[in-house]
Amino acid sequence: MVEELFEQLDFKVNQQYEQIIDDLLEKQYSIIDDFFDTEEINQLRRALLAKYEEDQFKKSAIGNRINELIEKAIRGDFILWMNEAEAGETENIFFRKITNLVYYLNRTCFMGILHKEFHYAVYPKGTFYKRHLDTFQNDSRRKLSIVSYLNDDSWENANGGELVIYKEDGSEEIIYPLPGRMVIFESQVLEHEVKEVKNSERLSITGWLKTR
Ligand SMILES: O=C(O)CCC(=O)C(=O)O
Ligand SMILES: [Fe+2]
Repeated sequence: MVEELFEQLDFKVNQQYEQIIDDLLEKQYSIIDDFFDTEEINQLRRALLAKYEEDQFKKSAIGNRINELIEKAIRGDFILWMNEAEAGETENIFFRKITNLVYYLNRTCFMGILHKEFHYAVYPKGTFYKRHLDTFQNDSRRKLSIVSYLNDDSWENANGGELVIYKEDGSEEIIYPLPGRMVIFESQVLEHEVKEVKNSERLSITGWLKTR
């Protein structure tokens, strides 16, 4: 019935997006395992690594002026903000998918997403990000957090770097950073943590969909 109505409105139901919406409503997060295919992940990973090797990444910082030692005890990743306006072909693979998702969320759920911001992230061996809420940082306009993992197929669970989502019922969801996997969750609600990377480098794109 709904599908027929959407067809009249020239709107295609997307099962993957519908799954995301159902999950968000039910548990405030969603894990999509094949959001990006292998070739897309390989391209995005190469783009990340090229910039990382050119030393474009900066040590992440929390808020503004907390001293460096404290910061290091909280998070150890290196990040590079992406500029959608200047995105090349590879980064556009990423932004096109996200833009489609935003369009769908706004159109079907009236989410009111107006802005997005994303950065590459590298967690070298030994680094982590302690339990936190993404909106505690500086931005109450953050509505949905999105993380996409760019590790290659040789990534093993023993490498660590799990994303742990602390659910409202007190239990935990442990998510391995597998290539192609995308995790989306309510920024203002769900505390989460990146466990220490035990081996290798953990690669990702993290960002936020924001209201005005
Ligand atoms: O990389 C992840 O799995 C989560 C990263 C994160 O929580 C953040 O950057 O705020
Ligand atoms: Fe976070």
